Amino acid sequence: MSKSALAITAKKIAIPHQRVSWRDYYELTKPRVVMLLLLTALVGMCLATTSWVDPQILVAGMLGIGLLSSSAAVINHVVDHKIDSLMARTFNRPVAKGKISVQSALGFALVLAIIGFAALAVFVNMLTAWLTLLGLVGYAFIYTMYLKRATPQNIVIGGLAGAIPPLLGWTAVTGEIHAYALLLVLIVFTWTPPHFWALAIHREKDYAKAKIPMLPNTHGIEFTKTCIILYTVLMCLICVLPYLTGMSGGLYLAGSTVLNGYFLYMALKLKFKPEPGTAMETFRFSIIHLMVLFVVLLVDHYIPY
Ligand code: HEM
Ligand SMILES: CC(C)=CCC/C(C)=C/CC/C(C)=C/COP(=O)(O)OP(=O)(O)O
Repeated sequence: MSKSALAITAKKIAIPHQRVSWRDYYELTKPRVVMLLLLTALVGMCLATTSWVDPQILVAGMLGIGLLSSSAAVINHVVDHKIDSLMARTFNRPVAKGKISVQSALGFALVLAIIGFAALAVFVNMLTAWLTLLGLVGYAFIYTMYLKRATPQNIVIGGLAGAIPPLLGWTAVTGEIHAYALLLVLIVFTWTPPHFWALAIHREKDYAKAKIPMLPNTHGIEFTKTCIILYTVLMCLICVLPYLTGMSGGLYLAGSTVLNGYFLYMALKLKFKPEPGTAMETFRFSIIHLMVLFVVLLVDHYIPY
């Protein structure tokens, strides 16, 4: 047997003996994604009321939304473990690597989902509990199991699940669906395609290898860049609506204009004057953009300009 074949065999045999730590389970929950989802939910909660959010709703709501989102992320790791093992970005994930078994991960997801749903049902309200569960089903099952493998519009449709947390925050506080909450959902919904497609351009070869029909692979990189510009313009227009409808004030308008201006600049640069790192830069900025945008919404709410 050649040296390299021996090394590969040794690596495979070694996998079941790898030590599993709580960090591996933590990684399965996509913690940084869930943190940003929770920020958008928090903003939904705060904007739903002119007074302070009831501490019980705040704690149980954040816990329930966080745990159900984490559970969805764990299920995504299980469903995708074969394709994850084929891609450079994801091959090291705990289930893909065989460090955590499918059964253990599913057990973990079930525990998170039960506690999360119970927290919302008992301490918040049933509307929020069901809507959050719908988010889990949308992401873990409809997007991951079906859309992701079926159509290059996967992340546009599936993006609804990731966009729902501001509505969940809102319904947690008021018990009802309000047009303002849907406006916040719409912002995240139109932000998602530029966020993801920028990364998909950078990782085009990964997705081709795993035979996942992401837009850059099915329709080409130039077309994807044009779509990024179109969705960024749409997001910029939608971002004016909170000001025009009176939900948010001048501070928000100023902050969102700066953030959106830079996002649009990045999208145009990616299309017309790209450098080797521009796609990843756009992806990284998208995360800062959404985070700061929602912080600005919050600041504007408490310090009306
Ligand atoms: C269908 C919708 C979405 C898709 C397909 C998507 C896709 C991705 C991918 C592939 C990554 C890279 C993860 C990695 O580096 O391993 C990522 C990172 C990230 N996404 Fe998204 N995303 C979506 C929606 C969202 C939403 C709604 C949020 C939050 C509101 C979000 C927040 C983040 C954050 C914070 C990261 C960085 C994670 C890290 O550094 O560990 N994403 N996204
Ligand atoms: C209750 C609720 C609101 C649930 C769902 C929210 C949730 C966890 C959304 C995350 C969106 C996301 C990171 C998609 C990437 O999946 P991917 O499989 O395309 O990316 P990957 O290759 O990095 O796994």
